[in-house]
Formats: sequence, C-alpha cells, structure tokens
Amino acid sequence: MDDAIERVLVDEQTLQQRVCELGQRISDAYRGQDLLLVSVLKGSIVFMADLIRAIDIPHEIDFMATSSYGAGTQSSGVVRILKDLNHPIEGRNILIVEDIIDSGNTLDYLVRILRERRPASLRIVTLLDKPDRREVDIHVDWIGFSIPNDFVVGYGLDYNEVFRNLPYIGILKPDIYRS
Ligand SMILES: O=P(O)(O)OC[C@H]1O[C@H](OP(=O)(O)OP(=O)(O)O)[C@H](O)[C@@H]1O
Ligand code: HPA
Ligand SMILES: [Mg+2]
Repeated sequence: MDDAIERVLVDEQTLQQRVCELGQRISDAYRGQDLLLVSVLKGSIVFMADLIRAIDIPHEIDFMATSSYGAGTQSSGVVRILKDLNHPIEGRNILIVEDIIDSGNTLDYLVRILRERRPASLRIVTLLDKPDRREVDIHVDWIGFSIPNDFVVGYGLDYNEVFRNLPYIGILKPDIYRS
C-alpha cells in the first residue's frame, strides 16, 4: 500500500464487482434507446473506462473537464469549465459519469448548464457519494458506494493531482494535506 494512505476503503475486486453491476443496470435502463455518456474529467477517467466495458448496449461517449478543488481538500465553491462537450445534446439521453459527489457544487453547476441545452433526459451515475458533505441537493440515479466524510484518493481521484493511479480507493493520511 502507498505510504500516504491510511487505509484502503474499497479494494480492487469490490470496485470491479460494483462497476459491473452498475453497467448492467445502466444497460437495462437504456436498452433500445440512444445513450451518450458524459465523463467529468479528470477524476472519472478510470471509472468511465471500466464502466463503458461493463455496458452491453451501443452508446457514445464525450468528455467535459471541470475543476473546483485545485490543491486543497475543500470545494472552492467555484466550478470552472475547462473543456466543453464536442457536440450539441438536444434531444439525446445523457448520462453524466462522476467519480465522486462531495459538496455537490460541481454537479449542481453541470446539471444546470446541460439542462439548458434541452437533452431528452439527464441522469447521473457516480462511483462514490459523500452525503454528509452535501451543500446543495442533487438527485443521483445510480451510486456505487456511499462513503464517510474522509478525503479519498485513487481509481482516478487525486489530491493535488497525485494518486489517481492507485488501483483502489484509499483514505489519505491527514498529515499529507495538513503539513
Ligand atoms: O461535489 P463536489 O464538492 O463539487 O466534488 C466533486 C468533484 O470534485 C472533483 O473534481 P476536481 O474539481 O478535483 O477536478 P478533477 O476531477 O480534475 O480532480 C471530483 O472529480 C468531482 O468532479
Ligand atoms: N477526494 C478526491 N477528490 C475529491 C474528493 C475526495 O474525497 N471530494 C471531492 N473531490
Ligand atoms: Mg480533483
């Protein structure tokens, strides 16, 4: 285990099993319909890569990049769009793919701007949910794991841009961000 990790919260095998289940539920929900998955960069890349291979219906993918955390462990509350979608989404079924919902600020902002583009439907799947930290109410359609209020890294999630490569979700040692 990496020295900066206090303990593993979700191990590799548990992640893979849950991602497969989510892929099946999503496939069943959209079977026979149009589907565009929108991955929110950068945190969701690993989840997205595994999720699309667990979905057994035809679909397209696109990416948006946002940033609200910078180098800290608290949401700045200001969400910046660093990259937008490549194509219009009017009339399409959109599934936003997130790695984590914490304060809810990122998704609140994204949902508001994507709704204005008049998709046929707009749903959300997140790998992790930290309900105790929510600052705004968000309706989430599929959640991989509900987790306690600890700063986590790995499987795409970073602290100060590092640790995205860890194959598990781990709780970061607080002295890493307090020092
Ligand atoms: O619910 P919130 O409090 O808004 O937090 C969730 C968002 O924060 C992280 O993104 P970040 O801004 O760190 O960008 P990154 O994905 O590039 O790491 C994470 O990937 C989510 O998109
Ligand atoms: N870890 C990494 N990135 C995050 C988190 C977290 O716990 N919450 C919001 N963005
Ligand atoms: Mg981040």
